[in-house]
Amino acid sequence: MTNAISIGLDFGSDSVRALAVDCSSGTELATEVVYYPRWKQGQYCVPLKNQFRQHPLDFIESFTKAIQSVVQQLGSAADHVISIGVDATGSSPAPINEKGQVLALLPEFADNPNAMFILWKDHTAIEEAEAINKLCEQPQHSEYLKGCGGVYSSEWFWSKILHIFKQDEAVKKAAASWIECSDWVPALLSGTTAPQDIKRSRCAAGHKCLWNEHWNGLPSYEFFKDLDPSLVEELPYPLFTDTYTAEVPVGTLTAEWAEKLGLSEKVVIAGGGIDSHIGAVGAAAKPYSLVKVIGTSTCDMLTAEKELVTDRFIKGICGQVNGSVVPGYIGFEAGQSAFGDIFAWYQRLLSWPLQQLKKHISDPQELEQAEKTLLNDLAQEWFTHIDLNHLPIALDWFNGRRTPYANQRMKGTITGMTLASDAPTLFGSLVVATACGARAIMECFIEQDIPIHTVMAIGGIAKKSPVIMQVCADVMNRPIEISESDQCCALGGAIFGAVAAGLYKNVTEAQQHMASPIAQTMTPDLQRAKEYEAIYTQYLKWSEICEPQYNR
Ligand SMILES: Nc1ncnc2c1ncn2[C@@H]1O[C@H](COP(=O)(O)OP(=O)(O)O)[C@@H](O)[C@H]1O
Ligand SMILES: O=C(CO)[C@@H](O)[C@@H](O)COP(=O)(O)O
Repeated sequence: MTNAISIGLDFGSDSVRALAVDCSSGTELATEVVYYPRWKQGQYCVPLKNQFRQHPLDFIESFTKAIQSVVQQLGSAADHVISIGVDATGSSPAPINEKGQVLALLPEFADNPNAMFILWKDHTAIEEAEAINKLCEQPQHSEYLKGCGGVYSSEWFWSKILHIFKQDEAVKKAAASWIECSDWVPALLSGTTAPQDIKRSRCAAGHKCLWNEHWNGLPSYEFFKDLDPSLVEELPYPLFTDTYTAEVPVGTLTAEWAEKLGLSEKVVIAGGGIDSHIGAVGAAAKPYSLVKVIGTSTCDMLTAEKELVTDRFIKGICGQVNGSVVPGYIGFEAGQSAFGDIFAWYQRLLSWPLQQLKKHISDPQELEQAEKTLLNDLAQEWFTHIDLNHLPIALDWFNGRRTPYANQRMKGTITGMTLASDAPTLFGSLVVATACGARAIMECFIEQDIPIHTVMAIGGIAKKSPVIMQVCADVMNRPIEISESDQCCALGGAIFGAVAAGLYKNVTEAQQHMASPIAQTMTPDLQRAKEYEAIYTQYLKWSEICEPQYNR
């Protein structure tokens, strides 16, 4: 007999992943990955300006293909699909009209990057984030930053809206509201996109939009008016009031989507959530497990009991919200703005001569293969001849700093190079820098009496690079548990779907049946851990020295 099936839909930075999961056993039955076509060609992005925009059609076309493929793989078992749970990157908001259409779906805005989703890593709104932080220095607005570690980021909702309002009068006039990608997809699938119908997720609203129970929702009317009057003149105030945890259903599949996807109209659509939060649930996170989602960037998720947190706000992290990861617990988020992106940068740098060579040879296949294995080859070469006494010290702020104490003006630094610093050594110094950044996050929690009992890792790099994971274990001096599933975020989406459909009474119960087991635990090497203590001290010293240089 076929068991109930839940589909998790995970919108990453480059691709969307659909995963069909058996709700009784957690067995992954079918999966598909589809890369966003316009994004892949670099459309609407200007990396030099840190502008990264994503067209809504990229998402619609890609998730349609991904689900259709999963449904096809399931065959007749597709009749047993009971739910879809969605997660996406965040804060990745877009402007919508009064029907809930993202403006870039209208002919007059079709090629306007300001009318699209502004991807989390778009840092065009640095000045606007600074304006928000400055405004919060005023006593009447001072509490609003408490829930986000004390600093509002240019990666987040209001910074981005304010930036577009300043840049683009037409978008400002046409936008009836703004929506996070993780809220928009469930709304689209369930036909609830009109601003008054949208069920905003606790997760995105709390971590990115300054929504908090402590001040009964969004900041005051005066806050937005003081920030920029157009925020209350052009948009309704408040933009929304209520928020919902992701196990609360937003509706069922519309007839149109049911037909297009080959699923029943009875399929329940769970509330959306941010990828890393939902991923922590997929990884079977328990209270005080630090779940590191390690990919392009890192998100570090932690849950704690309300009784332990009491009325404290933890400083220097990216956010703290009641119910954002697991309903009933305080969810914390921290992270690094670049992790895998730093290795991708180094790969591009070293591949430049290969690219030139490719133009002059008839069969570039071997070179392409060399490029593909470059990162693991560098890692292996460095680790085989590891020499921590002669390691250049690097800072991992290549895309700004998220945690501790967000500051997107920070930049990457490499110090202490000599004529002996070869390519594997420099790669090693970047790996150690990212591991030191990871340790700084852990220390930030512990120093403020939020204990960390276990460290877990999910995401692309957790599975793809044993060397990087070993270095993290050594530098953090903690065992790191690596989840078996390659798709913890989509799996978490499927778990929320199963609860939304009423199959389980809560997330914890659903996790017991469906969450990923641990594949492997990386144990710290005691000798190296000792040597890394000294390196971590140097990392902190260089952080102190460099910060004022970039802070202008
Ligand atoms: N073997 C590797 N060593 C180091 N970095 C890697 C390796 N494989 C992939 N990466 C980096 O990991 C990132 C992709 O992570 P992944 O979790 O798969 O995607 P996403 O972050 O989009 O969800 C890219 O930045 C890539 O450069
Ligand atoms: O910033 C957040 C969450 O706050 C993530 O959505 C963002 O880091 C997504 O990164 P990945 O592409 O999954 O590495």
